[in-house]
Amino acid sequence: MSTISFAKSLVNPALKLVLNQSHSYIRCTAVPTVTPLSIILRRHYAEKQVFERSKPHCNVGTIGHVDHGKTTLTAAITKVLADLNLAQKKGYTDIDNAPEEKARGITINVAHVEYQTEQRHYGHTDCPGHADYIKNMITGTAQMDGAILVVAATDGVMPQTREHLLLAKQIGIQHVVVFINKVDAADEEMVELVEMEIRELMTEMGYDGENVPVVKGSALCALEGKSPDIGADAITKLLAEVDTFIPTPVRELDKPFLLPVESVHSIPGRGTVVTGRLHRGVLKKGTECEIIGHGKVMKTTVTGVEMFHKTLEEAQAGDQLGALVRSIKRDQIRRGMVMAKPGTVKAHDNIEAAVYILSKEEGGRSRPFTSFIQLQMFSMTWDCATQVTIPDKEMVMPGEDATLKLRLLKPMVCETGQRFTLRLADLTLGTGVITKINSNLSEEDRIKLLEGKKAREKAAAKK
Ligand SMILES: Nc1nc2c(ncn2[C@@H]2O[C@H](COP(=O)(O)OP(=O)(O)OP(=O)(O)O)[C@@H](O)[C@H]2O)c(=O)[nH]1
Ligand SMILES: [Mg+2]
Repeated sequence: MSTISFAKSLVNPALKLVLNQSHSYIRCTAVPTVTPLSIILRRHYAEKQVFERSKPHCNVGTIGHVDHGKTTLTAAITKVLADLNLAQKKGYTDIDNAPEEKARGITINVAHVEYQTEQRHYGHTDCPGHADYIKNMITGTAQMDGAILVVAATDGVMPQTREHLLLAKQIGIQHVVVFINKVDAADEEMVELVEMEIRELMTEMGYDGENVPVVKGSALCALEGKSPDIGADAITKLLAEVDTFIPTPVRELDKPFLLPVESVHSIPGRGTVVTGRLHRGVLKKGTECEIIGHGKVMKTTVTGVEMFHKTLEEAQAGDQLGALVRSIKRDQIRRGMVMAKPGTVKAHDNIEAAVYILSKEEGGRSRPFTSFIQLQMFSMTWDCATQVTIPDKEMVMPGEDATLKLRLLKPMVCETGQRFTLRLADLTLGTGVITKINSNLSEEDRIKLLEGKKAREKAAAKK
């Protein structure tokens, strides 16, 4: 094999097996020295190891008050794991100068760091500022299966510690591991007090505060390779807790199937075909299903699954497919309905959500809004007129986040953790995540809601 093709083979893994074993030394054209092949290969595999995907994957992130050491901890984790050849070391500034990302028109500064332990492969999110954390958690730019709450021993619980933890709980992050940082700068008594304070806060927020893992250490010492007992060893302890306490998420494929309906066709001689992208699970011919939404619930059976006009045995999450359904007419199904395993989803019209309202620069509107504004809510393939109330403040300003109560004019399929956008005419007002499902509106409430809508429409027509 020539030097050039060998060099290529290092870049292209498909070629690496073509390596001619008789070449125990390689002469590089760029650097006129002889490098032993074993060294080249060792370097090559050390680099490759980081990107291996054979281990289960889990997404985590650091959360916590400003300056408590989230970025230092992220850098320290990569350093400790890089020493074991399980990560590429990322410096503090590599992480803190994260490029901007756009999600639904919202700009978020977010660093995605990658590393692995012996057990798992991790994607790790760190944001440079409070606003970025809030936006990231609401829009799910990098969804977290679990979080590492960083609290500085020198400060204890601070306002953003509470705020991030509350939001984590609301959006369904069930597992949080605590890292008490900066123990190098606080005395033992202080560290103990802070631990008690955090356990209490966790309980107050609905977590199991008594049993939550709390690791104490110093991210800065770990990063600088000092005092291993509170430095590198504490990071290793933290990672062991993350490995065991945060469960590997259930793969989308293993969940009950759900297909948001995009369109419906009638094929002569075959019947009704529903198309859409399979959101989760697998779908096979013969599967029983429910079609829900726009005020209807229908039961049927899938009699065939097709992709690109070819029949297939089963479609998997992520596939764009067509599903033939038994004994249902085309006009009984509409875009926005959801086809799912019977009993797994329901339509709701009374929900609560954490919402981020876009600033004018992000494409939102320039004015705040108050309770009883009517917006159009978009989620999966449905959209529905929705009345908004703000339970804990007068108004919501552009660029702010808020808890909102949403009353849909028609029950549509909703689940906690489901993301959506709110629009007013052709403007995206905000984006959010469903945090709570309340019992459906009574008939009386629904009539009031519809009457309110009619009255507003009349007033608008008069104007
Ligand atoms: N003494 C001490 N200082 C630390 C430790 N960890 C971080 N710091 C310092 O605390 C300051 C803030 O650390 P960061 O990692 O930037 O904190 P952060 O939580 O990412 O801050 P924001 O992203 O601005 O919210 C820096 O000056 C760090 O050097 C530690 O273990 N001990
Ligand atoms: Mg930071």
